[in-house]
Amino acid sequence: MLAPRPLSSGIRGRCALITQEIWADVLGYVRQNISEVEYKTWFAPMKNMGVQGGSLVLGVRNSFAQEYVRRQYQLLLEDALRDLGAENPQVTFQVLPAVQEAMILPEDPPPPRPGPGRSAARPPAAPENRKTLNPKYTFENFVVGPNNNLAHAAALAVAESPGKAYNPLFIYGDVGLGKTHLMHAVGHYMAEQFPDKRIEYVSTESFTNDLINAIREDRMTQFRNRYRSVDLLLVDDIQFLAGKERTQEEFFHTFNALYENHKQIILSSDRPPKDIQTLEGRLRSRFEWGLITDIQSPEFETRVAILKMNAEQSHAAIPQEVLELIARQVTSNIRELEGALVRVVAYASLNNVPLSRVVAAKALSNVFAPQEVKVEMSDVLKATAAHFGLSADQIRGSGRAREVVVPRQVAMYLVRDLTGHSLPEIGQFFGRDHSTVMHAVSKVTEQMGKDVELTAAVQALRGQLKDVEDEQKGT
Ligand SMILES: Nc1ncnc2c1ncn2[C@@H]1O[C@H](COP(=O)(O)OP(=O)(O)OP(=O)(O)O)[C@@H](O)[C@H]1O
Repeated sequence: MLAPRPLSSGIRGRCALITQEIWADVLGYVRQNISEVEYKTWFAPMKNMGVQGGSLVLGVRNSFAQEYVRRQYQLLLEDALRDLGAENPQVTFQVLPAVQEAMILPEDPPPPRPGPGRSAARPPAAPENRKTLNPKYTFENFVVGPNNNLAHAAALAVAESPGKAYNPLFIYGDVGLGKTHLMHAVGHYMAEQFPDKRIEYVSTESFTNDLINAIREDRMTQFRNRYRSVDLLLVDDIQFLAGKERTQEEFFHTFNALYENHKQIILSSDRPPKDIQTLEGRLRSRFEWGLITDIQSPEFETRVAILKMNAEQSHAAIPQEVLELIARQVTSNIRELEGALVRVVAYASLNNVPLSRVVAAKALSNVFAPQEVKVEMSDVLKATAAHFGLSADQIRGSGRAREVVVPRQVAMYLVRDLTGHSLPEIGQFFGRDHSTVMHAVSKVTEQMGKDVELTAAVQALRGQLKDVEDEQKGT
């Protein structure tokens, strides 16, 4: 440990890197105070960006991570700096630009201080033992909310102490709520921590098919070796064991073999063990030996956070109001929520229109019950600006060139036509008085049908903005 010193000692200028030694000490302090899973998930990918304006700036991958580490670890990091002699430590978190992120390799973590269950070995980048796992389903990509925090905590505990914390871990919940994601997250974590451990992920359906084939082809020894020699067995949709006597029998022995050898088992299901009909009593009771935890439907804020993380991962800049609209539309299944986001982004880019609430509602209206979306003045402004290749500020600004005046008049005309706002309200929005709006409306009305370009623009914009409302009214 270095001798305590002020955080900013030796630092000149507005921004300076704190030395790697100090950063290593900060990480060392943090690591003593949190679990290995938390450390690997949140601190290994963090980037020391130096001190700016007296605050240590740390780079994180996305805004979800930013919010999470701020809430969970800011005080701990400030303590770490205080421990190193900083008098008034401050820490801020910054989302790293995508390109920079790609170039950042996780900082080599400092060697952990001796302690139970700590592994000093640095895992290889892509261990072989996780090839059946979906690379996206990691703890880092899992948004924690009130609906899933218990399941998440249990999964973290199991990842930290496989075979010891809760065995089996039984996760249940409705379709598309993240059961598979959490199971894989444990698998990834374990694969990184212990590259030599064997991890097997299998759906109950594949397990059954494997068994049928093994029986038919006289390969039962091979089948048993496969499933009974693993360190972590993840079995999805265990409710499908119901009514399959031979599979239940075989699974019973697999379970016992693993359990007796302290190997970790994680099961997922759409219902708790007691509700799985025609499941043998001895299996049901075994499923209840460890911990049973459920995942509920996410509430609004969690849905928005999931969408935000998805948007950032695909490097799409999506306005908050659009994310909120989607989150209001899809309320239970997260797979559908993600599908809705993809649909909205594709729709906007295929039609070459800027993403707005109105566009999003339109993109989703064929698939989901249409949502009531009132066209707002800002929707008209954005759409009109995009149509004419101008910025919203130019339209609202004081420019008097025809290229700006005509679009401004079109925007005022459409606001008057499509929203319920009064002339003075529209005037205020555009920074003009009501008589200017009145003039714009009569000017555009007069030109309609005469000026071909202007008529086409008004019709295209009205179509873009109005269709959703019409569809909602069933016209
Ligand atoms: N909390 C979460 N944070 C981020 N993404 C999530 C979260 N929960 C679910 N997802 C995403 O939602 C999708 C569906 O999740 P998953 O396949 O794990 O659901 P499931 O409960 O196993 O569904 P099924 O019952 O159909 O097997 C995945 O793309 C997953 O990454």
